[in-house]
Amino acid sequence: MTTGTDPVRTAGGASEARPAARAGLTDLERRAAEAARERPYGEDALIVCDRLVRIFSTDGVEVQALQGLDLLVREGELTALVGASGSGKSTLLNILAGLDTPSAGSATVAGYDLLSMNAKSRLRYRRETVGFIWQRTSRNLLPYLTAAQNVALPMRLRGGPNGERRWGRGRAERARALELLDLLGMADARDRRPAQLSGGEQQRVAIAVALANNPSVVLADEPTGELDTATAEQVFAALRRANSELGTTILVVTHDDGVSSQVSRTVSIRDGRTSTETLRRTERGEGGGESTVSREYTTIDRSGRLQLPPEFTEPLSIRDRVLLELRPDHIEVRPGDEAGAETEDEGS
Ligand SMILES: Nc1ncnc2c1ncn2[C@@H]1O[C@H](COP(=O)(O)OP(=O)(O)OP(=O)(O)O)[C@@H](O)[C@H]1O
Repeated sequence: MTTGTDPVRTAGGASEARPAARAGLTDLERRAAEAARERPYGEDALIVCDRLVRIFSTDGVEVQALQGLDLLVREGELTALVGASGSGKSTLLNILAGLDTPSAGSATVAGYDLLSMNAKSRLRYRRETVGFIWQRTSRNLLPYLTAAQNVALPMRLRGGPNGERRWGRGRAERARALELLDLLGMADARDRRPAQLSGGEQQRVAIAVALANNPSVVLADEPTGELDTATAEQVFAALRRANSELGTTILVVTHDDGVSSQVSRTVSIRDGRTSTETLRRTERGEGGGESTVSREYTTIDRSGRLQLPPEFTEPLSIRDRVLLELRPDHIEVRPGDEAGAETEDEGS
């Protein structure tokens, strides 16, 4: 039995609250239920992943790369997705890129349902709605084209409203290519081929290529994986610039934990599910000075599941089960096998 003077509702549903406190809890529950009814999941988000599952079967062995992953990304956000090797980052990105389809769950990006797209809308989605930056610089740029020609190419391939080739637009395309290169600090490199650029410069040109058709979302898979720290920071600065100047929503996958100092939102994936989220924002102090505050949150999925980090569970020897207690403004999580719990119950 739980002791103490606060009103408590245990996870099993037994309520020991005094009438006034109980009314408060009932009111909280009613308001939460109303809020859940009123707002469909992810209605204001540009990327919505709802209980996404991806199972790979090779040689009779099944691997659950995504195990019911929920993720919302709102328009205009610059989000980093971090996680250990094998946590499912690339699997998720391939689904969002329209290169792979999930085994179950749902995924929508800018109104495109990624599970039910036909070949025609998939092509359109990949040409107009998403832009990509891959880890291997050679995958992003054609070696025989200059930087400006590489950026202009997606505009040429996009064609007219019905996919037809649009001739005579070369000048407008080149002007936009130069504008984008300028925005990313690469104007001087316009007439150079990839082999004449450093790895970091190639990735900045790749960002311009990804932005060429003014996509709603840019997806980047380890864009700084082959770069040293200083060069990686320049690439992140270019991504931030594209995000703030053009308002493009950007999702970057990386295994580098240090990325949370480069972006305002970092979501971490563990075992095919989102586990924690770090939000970083700039606050102005009373003296007018600015400071950066970052806070880590544990994510809670659509079914109410959350992952307790080992740094919290190990010192308390938490395993198998826990006791949950609902307080008016928080939930308590306590070891489920605490010594004496049964004796206390029996004596009450
Ligand atoms: N095509 C595939 N066939 C079989 N298993 C796969 C396939 N692709 C990924 N997996 C498995 O799914 C899990 C998640 O892989 P994924 O590549 O998404 O992880 P990741 O977080 O991107 O890792 P890394 O940082 O090493 O790229 C891994 O166990 C991987 O072995």
